[in-house]
Amino acid sequence: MSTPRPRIAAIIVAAGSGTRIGGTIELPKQYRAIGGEPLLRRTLRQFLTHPAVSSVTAVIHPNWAEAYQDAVAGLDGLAAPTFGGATRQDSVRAGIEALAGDPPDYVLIHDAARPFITHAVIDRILEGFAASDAVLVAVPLVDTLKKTDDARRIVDTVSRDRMWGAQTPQAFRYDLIRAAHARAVKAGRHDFTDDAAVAEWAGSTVMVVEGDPGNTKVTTAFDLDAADRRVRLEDYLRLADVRVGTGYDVHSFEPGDAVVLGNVRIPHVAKLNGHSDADVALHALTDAILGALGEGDIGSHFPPSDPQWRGADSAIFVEHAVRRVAARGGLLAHADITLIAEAPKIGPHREAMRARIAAICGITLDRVAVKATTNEKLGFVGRREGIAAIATATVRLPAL
Ligand SMILES: Nc1ccn([C@@H]2O[C@H](COP(=O)(O)OP(=O)(O)OP(=O)(O)O)[C@@H](O)[C@H]2O)c(=O)n1
Ligand SMILES: C[C@](O)(CO)[C@H](O)COP(=O)(O)O
Repeated sequence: MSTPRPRIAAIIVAAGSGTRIGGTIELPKQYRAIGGEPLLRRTLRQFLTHPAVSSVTAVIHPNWAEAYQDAVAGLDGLAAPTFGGATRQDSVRAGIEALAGDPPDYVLIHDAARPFITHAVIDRILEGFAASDAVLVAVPLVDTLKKTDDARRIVDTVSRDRMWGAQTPQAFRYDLIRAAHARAVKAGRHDFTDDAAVAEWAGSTVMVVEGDPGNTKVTTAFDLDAADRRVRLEDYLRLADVRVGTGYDVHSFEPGDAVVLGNVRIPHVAKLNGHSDADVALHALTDAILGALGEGDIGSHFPPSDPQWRGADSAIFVEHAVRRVAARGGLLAHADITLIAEAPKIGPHREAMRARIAAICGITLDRVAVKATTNEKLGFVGRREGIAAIATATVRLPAL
């Protein structure tokens, strides 16, 4: 019989208020965006996607419960959050106690403010359990260390030999760290800045495994800005396979009183004839996105013979194409649609269309263009027999 795999819980402490970031705290740093995504969400995802981690619990401040729900919307597998305390030490303890009803074998305690934690570092911690019940990641100090008096006069140069900068995760056998935190509180000790120190104080031997200089903590406004730029640059370099797709669609008029273009209903003297809502703009865009992916066209994904698409809101076609982009690990960078119509006038509805398309695609408004032209009374469009649309979509996919 094989031994069961140890149950490893992750506690992500996110109950701080981020005072060192400076300015007025409209939103604590863990809920601020880096690379367009809340910092905390990124941190949590690193643990949620690690195959050895069996549960992930965030410790939050009750004042920011709503921000937390927004930040984690759609993340699968998270345990219910628990409320933290006045200090990091109190928050960690709250997280540990929240697991007491169904105790894990080991616990990884991590700062929400360290969003660059990698699976490789988590793996090194887990390997460390073979040698010790208490493991922390740390990086060897590279700068010369100076100690000063209160007037900032150097009083000592401290050898950096065997000196380490402690990071998180800090990982322990669950019962060991639970008992150590409980003892610390009982002894009136509330001054520990990390959990290794709590375990050391309680008499445990804590082992260091090599951390990652990139596993930095976002503490100051400079750090937050640097983290944002780092994520954006990483995404930019990762998504270096840039594709441009085109799409074209046309629908004829039939008796009616409104057309749907760019997901906006526009009163008109006729409607567009089609199996779905006949939104030529969104159909052309769907084809442009699928074209960039090299994944067929709207008809191959949504056969017109299928009755379920009769009268359908064409937003679902675009959403499907955007999901295909996400499934390939990429993003939609830009969508540009030209409507070719003698009437109705598109100008008054352009901004509404851009807003709808941006929302449907999950991209910002500045990444969506809607343009229009008449066909100078030439051809079927010129004879007001229908409306045509041309779309271009730029898609970025992982290069490797
Ligand atoms: N009462 C507290 C204080 C801190 N933390 C968490 O502990 C981690 C490390 O703390 P730090 O970077 O110092 O965060 P803040 O306390 O929020 O920042 P500051 O010290 O600048 O106020 C952060 O993820 C923070 O949210 C916590 O859960 N509960
Ligand atoms: C735990 C820690 O990340 C180790 O470096 C750090 O001590 C937490 O930050 P704080 O500023 O001490 O709360």
